[in-house]
Amino acid sequence: MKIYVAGHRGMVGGAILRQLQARRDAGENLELITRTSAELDLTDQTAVRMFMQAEQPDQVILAAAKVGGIIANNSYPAQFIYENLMIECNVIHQAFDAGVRKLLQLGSSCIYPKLADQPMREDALLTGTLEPTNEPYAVAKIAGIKLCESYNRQYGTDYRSVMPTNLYGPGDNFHPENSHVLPALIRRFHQAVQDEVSEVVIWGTGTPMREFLHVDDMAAASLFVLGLDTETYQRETQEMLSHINVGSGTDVSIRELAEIVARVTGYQGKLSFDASKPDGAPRKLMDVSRLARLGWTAQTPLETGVRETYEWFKAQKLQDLRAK
Ligand SMILES: NC(=O)C1=CN([C@@H]2O[C@H](COP(=O)(O)OP(=O)(O)OC[C@H]3O[C@@H](n4cnc5c(N)ncnc54)[C@H](OP(=O)(O)O)[C@@H]3O)[C@@H](O)[C@H]2O)C=CC1
Ligand SMILES: C[C@H]1O[C@H](OP(=O)(O)OP(=O)(O)OC[C@H]2O[C@@H](n3cnc4c(=O)[nH]c(N)nc43)[C@H](O)[C@@H]2O)[C@@H](O)[C@@H](O)C1=O
Repeated sequence: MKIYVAGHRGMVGGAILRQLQARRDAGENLELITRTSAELDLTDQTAVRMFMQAEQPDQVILAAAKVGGIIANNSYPAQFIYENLMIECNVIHQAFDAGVRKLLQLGSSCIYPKLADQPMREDALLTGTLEPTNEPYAVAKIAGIKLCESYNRQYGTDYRSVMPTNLYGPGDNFHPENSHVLPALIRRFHQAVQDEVSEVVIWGTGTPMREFLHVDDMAAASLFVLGLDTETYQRETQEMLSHINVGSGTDVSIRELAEIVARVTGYQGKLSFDASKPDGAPRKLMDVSRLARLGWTAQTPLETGVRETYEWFKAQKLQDLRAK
């Protein structure tokens, strides 16, 4: 079985690759193919076509995307819609042309309307207006679902989509402005402890609710969904509703999240909130009953996952310092 993992240097693609490598090392007959973006720019149609025709993988896992937090999405909307649409169109269409029958692509919980009923079920898709801070990214992600559905309908392929909630873990992006909230707070609280600062600023009001899933859980869920037999997947997803939510099933407010990160990093100062920064969607909790019915639930409690991620972050910082 020859599998192409697109985006293997990213947080999720990296975790998926590690789990596939472990299966291969345990004796499963797997050939794993990867390319960095420098080796293969997935927005380049000709390059993707040549790659797919040359490699002819049996399966494709699409975890490559332009990804970022609320400010990155809001600041670079053209890049978020263009790059994600191009990556999806090129990878999905060229995989199809090269004879790939089975593919899994990753979407996002932001595909659902800003004010969707909570928890958000798969059939909330396209029932209302999107959250403006990430609408371009969400439109691209919705297009990815519809691409898979359309190829399945017209050509009988088996292309599947998983919709992750907010993810975190080893390999995350800790950029101070462009990252998601959890890595941003880990970095900011860590720095505050180092510098003995008595106040940490958190963006927005602290009231938005978010659900967080550890990346190893996400990787396991992705491989679980890819591994389901076609009959089971189609029975559960029904025609025209091909995507499956992936989440932990519980959420916390951003204030509660900040309190967890403060505990984990040992920060004891004051928390303050900068309401001039956007809150984004008021709440984004996934309904994960479809995945649970199929037999998969998340394993990592949030605080345990944050502790592990913080250890990874510190080890990484040490490594970076040593490399300088
Ligand atoms: N992180 C999160 O909280 C969430 C993520 N998701 C989705 O999960 C998937 C994985 O996200 P995540 O792992 O966090 O993202 P990362 O930013 O960690 O990784 C994305 C990867 O995509 C690759 N990539 C980006 N652009 C190109 C390109 N033009 N050509 C080739 N490769 C490219 C990069 O490769 P390279 O390193 O070689 O440059 C990078 O390693 C995405 O689809 C994302 O939308 C969904 C919900 C939440
Ligand atoms: C996964 C998902 O991620 C994005 O949506 P989001 O959930 O709004 O993502 P976020 O993690 O950046 O913010 C969550 C909340 O947290 C608050 N917040 C506080 N302090 C910081 C902070 O320091 N950094 C960030 N980024 N947010 C902060 C922030 O104001 C917001 O209320 C999408 O654009 C899209 O990419 C997508 O699919």
